[in-house]
Amino acid sequence: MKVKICGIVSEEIAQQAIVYGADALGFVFAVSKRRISSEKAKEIIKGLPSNVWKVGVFVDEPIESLLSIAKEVGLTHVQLHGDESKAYCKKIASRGYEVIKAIEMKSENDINLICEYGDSYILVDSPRGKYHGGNGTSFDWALLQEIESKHPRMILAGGLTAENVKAAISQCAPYMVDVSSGVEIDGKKSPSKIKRFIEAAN
Ligand SMILES: O=C(O)c1ccccc1NCC(=O)[C@H](O)[C@H](O)COP(=O)(O)O
Repeated sequence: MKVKICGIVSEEIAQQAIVYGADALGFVFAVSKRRISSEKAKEIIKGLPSNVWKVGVFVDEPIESLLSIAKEVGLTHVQLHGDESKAYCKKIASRGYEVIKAIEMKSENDINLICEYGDSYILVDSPRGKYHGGNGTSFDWALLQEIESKHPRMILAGGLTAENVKAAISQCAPYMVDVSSGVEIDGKKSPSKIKRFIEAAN
């Protein structure tokens, strides 16, 4: 199973996550307790292998500003957690970045939204809390049981941990799983939790 570790703010943790087998690392440029500066993200990203996804996380960022950050720091993927339209996503994709559109799973109706953003990767996440993501809360995975055939590029997020990720994967067969809070201790990424999470996902 592919794994994305989100909310990276240190080079040491980024490198450890890669050693443990992470396929994608997320850098939050939106309002967040995990927000990273462009300078720091650039420094971390330049030391990463080329096959690892370098994902920038944004919330309703003006397009030109997002493109400028993406180019400056060397992102490969752009994850959108606001109310970005399909036209917005298309514009980002036309500039050479893979788009990951986050969808808040509140009810079965949100499944239709997942189908609408057919060209992008879809990150299904819990409803917004204090922040637009990274709140450590899960949702009813049963809502996703319909989706696999409709959206093969679904990334599952929201309150995942080493303890629940196996059950989550078996319920909805995602393309990738994403975690942030579940691999932290006192708000800081924990190498041993990252290792356990990746082992459990696999
Ligand atoms: O992580 C944040 O602080 C954040 C803030 C604003 C928008 C998105 C954010 N994170 C996006 C992610 O990809 C998280 O990994 C995802 O929401 C799951 O988080 P968690 O439930 O803490 O595992």
